Amino acid sequence: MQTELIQIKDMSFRYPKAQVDTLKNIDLTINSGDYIAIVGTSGSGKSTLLSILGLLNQPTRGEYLILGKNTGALTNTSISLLKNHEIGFIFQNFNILNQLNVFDNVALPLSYNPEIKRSEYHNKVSKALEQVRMLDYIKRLPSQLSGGQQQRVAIARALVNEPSLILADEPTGNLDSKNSQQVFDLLESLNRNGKTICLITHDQDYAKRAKQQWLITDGQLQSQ
Ligand SMILES: Nc1ncnc2c1ncn2[C@@H]1O[C@H](COP(=O)(O)OP(=O)(O)OP(=O)(O)O)[C@@H](O)[C@H]1O
Repeated sequence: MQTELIQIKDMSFRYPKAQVDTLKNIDLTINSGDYIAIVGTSGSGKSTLLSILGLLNQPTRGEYLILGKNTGALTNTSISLLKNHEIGFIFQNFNILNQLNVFDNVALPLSYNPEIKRSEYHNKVSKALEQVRMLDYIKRLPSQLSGGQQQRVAIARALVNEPSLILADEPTGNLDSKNSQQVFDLLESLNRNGKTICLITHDQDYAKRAKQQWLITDGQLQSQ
C-alpha cells in the first residue's frame, strides 16, 4: 500500500526582501514509491522548491507535511533531525569532500545521527556502496575517481541513512552522456526497489524517464 510521504498544500514562498512570491500556491503530493520529475526553465523556481522539499527553507504561506507531520509546527531541532533522517540529497556538483576517502564521505550523514553507533557505520556504508556498485572503491580519495564514480559515491551518501525521499537536483548536469545514463539507470533501479525519488531538471528527455512529470513555470506547478 502507498503511503503519503509529502503533502504540500497551497504553499507560497517569498525570499526575504523580495517584492513577489517565487513559488505560488503550490499543491503537490508525493507517495512512497513515486518517482517524480519537476521540470522548468532557468529561474522558474526549481531550486527554490527543492529547498522547501529539503527543509532548507520554510514556506511563507500554506503547509508542508512530511509523513503527516506539519513542518511549520516543528522546532529547529526536529526539522534538522527530519532532514537528516528522511531526506537524501544528490547535487549537480556531487558535493563530496576531497580530503575524505569514499568511506568517510558516505559515513558523514551517519555522524549527524545520534541514534547510530560507530560500530554500525561499516555495515551501513558498505550496504550503500553496494547499491551503487562502488564497494571496491571504499578506500579511494575522490581525486582517484571519475566524475560518474564521484556522483555514485554522492548517491551512496544520500542513501546511507535510508531516507524516505531522495531529492536529486540536476544530478547529471556535470556528467557526459554515458555517465548520465548510468546515473539514471541507477535512480530507476533504486526506485524499482522502493525508493521515492524527486528529480529536478531542465532536461525534458531525462524527466520523461520518471513515472510522473510536473512543470514549474514562473513559480507555479502543474502536472504534465
Ligand atoms: N536568495 C534569493 N533572494 C531573492 N530571490 C531569489 C533568491 N534565490 C533565487 N531567487 C529568485 O527566485 C527565482 C527562482 O530561482 P531558482 O533558483 O529557484 O530557479 P531555478 O528554476 O532553479 O533556476 P536554474 O535552473 O537557473 O537553477 C529567480 O527569479 C531568482 O532570481
